[in-house]
Amino acid sequence: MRFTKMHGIGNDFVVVDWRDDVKLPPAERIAALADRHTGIGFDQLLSVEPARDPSCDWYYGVWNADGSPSGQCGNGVRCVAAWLYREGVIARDTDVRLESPSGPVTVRVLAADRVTVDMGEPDFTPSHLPFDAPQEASSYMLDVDGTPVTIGAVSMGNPHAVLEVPDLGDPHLENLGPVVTGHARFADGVNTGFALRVDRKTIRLRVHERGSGWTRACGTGACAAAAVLQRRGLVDAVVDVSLPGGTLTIEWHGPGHTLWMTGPAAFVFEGEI
Ligand SMILES: N[C@@H](CCC[C@H](N)C(=O)O)C(=O)O
Repeated sequence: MRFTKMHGIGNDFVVVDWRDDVKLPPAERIAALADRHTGIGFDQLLSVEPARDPSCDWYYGVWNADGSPSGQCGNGVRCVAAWLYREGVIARDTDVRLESPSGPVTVRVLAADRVTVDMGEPDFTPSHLPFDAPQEASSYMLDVDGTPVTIGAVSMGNPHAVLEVPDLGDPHLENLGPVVTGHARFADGVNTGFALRVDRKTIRLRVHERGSGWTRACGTGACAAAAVLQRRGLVDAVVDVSLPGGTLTIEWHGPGHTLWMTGPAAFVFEGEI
């Protein structure tokens, strides 16, 4: 299998070209390839495939390091766009519709290493995550081993819980991340973001990802944190979200508008396994 190793602010990927033939390995094989000691090592496997939706140019698939599929990957879609640009099949400064497992997104390659993406409108409907809650709200109380924890919940094509915290270095977060990610009220699991609001234009964020654990960055996590805090009126429409691996700019003008994410995409090496 030939592959391209890429990353988006430290969230790392193996990108495979399945435009001619889809060769999906079983989940155990994906997990073996993701192993950082005995495989290639990656947070997500991304495939590039022919689009199923005729309104889109290409489809991309997303699998976590444990082999589980996901509906979306924010850092990944920028890498897929940069990969397609390097292949010469999409142009710069041009809107291109790509099909993710959760539906179409629009990408625009700004430079060989920088991409902006229309990620669609944040979806706060609990059943769409799915999240077990009687009605939509900007905050929910989650019982975590007898302790109430306040979360926001939103889908960016994949499910996110966002917790506002005063200290990203709090050692309790190491345990809280995996516990929220596997909480029974999220039937399919959830990506858990810990957000520290620095000011109206800046959020600092750490994400424990469903299926991949703590990552250096999560693009949809950055979108989710900005959307949840914006909905509570705490940040501006344009906000920089800083993760351990780097910074993304998120722009969302509220309900009825789609959300834009802008950031880098980097090539690391080509390989064959
Ligand atoms: N790292 C990604 C998200 C990947 C999928 C996620 N772990 C899930 O299971 O939904 C991003 O940049 O958005």
